[in-house]
Amino acid sequence: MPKLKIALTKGRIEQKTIDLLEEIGINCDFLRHKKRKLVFESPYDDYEFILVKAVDVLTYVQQGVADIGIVGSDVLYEDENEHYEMLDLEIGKCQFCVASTPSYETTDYRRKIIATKYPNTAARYFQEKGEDIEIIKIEGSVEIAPLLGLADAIVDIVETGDTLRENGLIIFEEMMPISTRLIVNRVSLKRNKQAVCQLVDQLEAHIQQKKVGV
Ligand SMILES: Nc1ncnc2c1ncn2[C@@H]1O[C@H](COP(=O)(O)OP(=O)(O)OP(=O)(O)O)[C@@H](O)[C@H]1O
Ligand SMILES: O=P(O)(O)OC[C@H]1O[C@H](OP(=O)(O)OP(=O)(O)O)[C@H](O)[C@@H]1O
Repeated sequence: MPKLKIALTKGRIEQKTIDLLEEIGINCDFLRHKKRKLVFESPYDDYEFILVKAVDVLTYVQQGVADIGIVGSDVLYEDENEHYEMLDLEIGKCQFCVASTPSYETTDYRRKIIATKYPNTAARYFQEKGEDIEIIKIEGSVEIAPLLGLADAIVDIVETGDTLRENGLIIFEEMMPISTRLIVNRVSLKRNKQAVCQLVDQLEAHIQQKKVGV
């Protein structure tokens, strides 16, 4: 049997994902003590892990190179392809918000300029509200945009709210919650149904237990 290949998102949710896997008994010490390595075959279980950027998790799973992907719902929502999401891991929680300087007028119906790293998400949100907006795609430090007059407001991720506060911005609209999800390649699911479902069931039971405080 080939090992189940799992694509993990590098960075912010990496440690939380590893913690969760270890909590259900998957020894990930080789992931904790990695240096610059990015592919890891577990010496303990039938798993192989790759560590990549969030958007690349989608690509690896879509192409069937990885069987399973662990990625934020923000990235899934922004992507235009379909994904087969099996579980909400309930880590990496944050939310999408519309934020700006306190002088921003939500009720001013002129065409607003929105700066964001998430143009599809922002476009869909304002379209559903029936608001015509212009989007400027920014790659990071989005909070600067309304401060310097590049945009009227931003659509961005808010977790603690520190970045907004430190830049004198406030939340105007809470758009949707974000959390880390487990996605699966449909062909892999058919081919490795038992192994995929066993992992998903274990995670689901554990998340449920944590919720009720067992
Ligand atoms: N405060 C936060 N800011 C951004 N993402 C967060 C935050 N809290 C949790 N997340 C989740 O963590 C995931 C990974 O975020 P991270 O910043 O590590 O990668 P990234 O967005 O690809 O940034 P970079 O391009 O800087 O690597 C996001 O897709 C999101 O689901
Ligand atoms: O509410 P907070 O806890 O302050 O977190 C939110 C901030 O974190 C993210 O940025 P990130 O650190 O990924 O950097 P970036 O601006 O380069 O994307 C996000 O884009 C916000 O700027």
